[in-house]
Amino acid sequence: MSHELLTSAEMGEADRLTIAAGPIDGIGLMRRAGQAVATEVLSRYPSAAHVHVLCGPGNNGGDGYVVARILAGSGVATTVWTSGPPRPDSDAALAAAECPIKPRPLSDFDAGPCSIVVDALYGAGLSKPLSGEAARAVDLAAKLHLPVVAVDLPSGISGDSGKVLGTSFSADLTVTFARKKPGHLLLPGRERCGEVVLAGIGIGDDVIARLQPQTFENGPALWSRGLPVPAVDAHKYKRGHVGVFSGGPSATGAARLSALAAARSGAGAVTVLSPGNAMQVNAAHLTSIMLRKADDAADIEAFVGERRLSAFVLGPGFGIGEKTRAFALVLLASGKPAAASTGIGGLVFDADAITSFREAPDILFEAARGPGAPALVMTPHEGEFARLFADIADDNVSSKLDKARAAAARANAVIVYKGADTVIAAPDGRAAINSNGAAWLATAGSGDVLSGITAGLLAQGMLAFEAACAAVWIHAEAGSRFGPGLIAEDLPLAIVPVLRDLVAAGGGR
Ligand SMILES: NC(=O)C1=CN([C@@H]2O[C@H](COP(=O)(O)OP(=O)(O)OC[C@H]3O[C@@H](n4cnc5c(N)ncnc54)[C@H](O)[C@@H]3O)[C@@H](O)[C@H]2O)[C@@H](O)CC1
Ligand SMILES: [K+]
Repeated sequence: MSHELLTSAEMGEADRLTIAAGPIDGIGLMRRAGQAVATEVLSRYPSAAHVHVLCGPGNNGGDGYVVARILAGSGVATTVWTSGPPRPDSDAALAAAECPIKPRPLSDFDAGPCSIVVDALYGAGLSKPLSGEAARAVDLAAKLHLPVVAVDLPSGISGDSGKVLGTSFSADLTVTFARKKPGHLLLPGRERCGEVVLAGIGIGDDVIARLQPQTFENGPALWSRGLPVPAVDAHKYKRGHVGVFSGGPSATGAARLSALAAARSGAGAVTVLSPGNAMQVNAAHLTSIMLRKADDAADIEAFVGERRLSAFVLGPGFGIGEKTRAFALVLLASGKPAAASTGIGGLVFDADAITSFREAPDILFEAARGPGAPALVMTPHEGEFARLFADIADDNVSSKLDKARAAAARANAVIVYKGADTVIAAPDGRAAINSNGAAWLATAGSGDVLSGITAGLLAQGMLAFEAACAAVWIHAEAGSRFGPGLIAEDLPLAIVPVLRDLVAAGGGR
């Protein structure tokens, strides 16, 4: 398992526990870290004329001295530029003492053609914006188009938030240790890291497990065991039933996209719940998807009462206002405990269902905490997120990860905070960052499909956090594989090969 992400505090603790348990000591970890970086530099840049290793005053710089020593020992022309000597008696001071190259001041840093930079200025200990000679080095490396290999993180990127503090290197390659950090996946950090290589330095899985990390890189390792695969005795209602609410006669497409996606993701039956005046429009476009009138709360209650329903999608194309709020509250009040086989396994509120509560979000949050309320997944993009969680959105210090977590706790819902670095957060504190998306997914109706996949998985009994994570990854994977020309209509079918591969790889067992 290496899908956990570690904060800088957790990484420091992992180092500490490893050193305390022995036999590896601090300089031992540092030598392994530096060796891993040097190996990447040698194999990827065999014809570099000169390697410039920039070393900061902390342990990140210590890794740099190890890199410089190994490169010089391999016959590579190497210069060390330092922003200040390591603290006496530190591991970095030991590494510097082992390095045969006399460091030059970073303020004099310059480089000729065919050079590369190893950035070992600051890593997990970055505590303030880059300035002065470090900022000048960043500018010069960019101006000279020098390839940059970052040690742990590009200097200037916060490992916890992915934010740029002042300025930062834009690396071609980042070599990090033991586990990735949130800043490798959150934007803009992800873009500045280039390719991220994870190197083992002797920190055991048992040490990581003791830390009980709550943040993960989203991927099949996180949820594939819960992926629904039909049992031998499956019939359509055992495979879950999804109800998708349609908008009025001129806004029905979003619900149908969601419904198709729910069906493709394996729900045994899907019903579009349509206003009476949009029945004809919907009927003209549906085949395997069923259709039923739902004009008011009584219609919903009747439907819930007579069907083995499992999940609902409310929001796409539905319209903003009182009716939306009423439907949302009826759904939240009508659930039985998620574990009951005839109850509602989960609700997905997107788009207009989110925006409808902008004036009174607490009513929604309270309902989501009601006894027996079904599990709720909400899928806001940035604008919708700010409507429901204005104060959280306005906080300029918190990361997207912090914000999604805070919102999930407040709303008692799984929050899928969408974007190029979608964060999925659960009320219990778990969170995952998604990174397999592609810009092709930024197309009208794409979010409706995501809601449908999520509901399809919920209806088949997947737990809310896992279902949301799986839906986000499957949706992104389908879009990335499809590539140019993608429109939302393509997505429900495009998830099929992704699901096939997941099942073939043993998902669901
Ligand atoms: N034993 C360990 O703890 C290991 C640590 N490792 C390396 O150690 C790094 C973390 O080391 P540290 O905690 O020493 O932190 P860093 O080396 O990232 O930086 C800490 C030092 O830089 C100063 N500083 C931070 N931001 C600055 C800025 N913008 N301008 C000027 N000075 C600034 C701090 O005051 C402090 O002196 C990791 O990123 C990793 O590369 C690896 O060697 C593996 C083992
Ligand atoms: K660095």
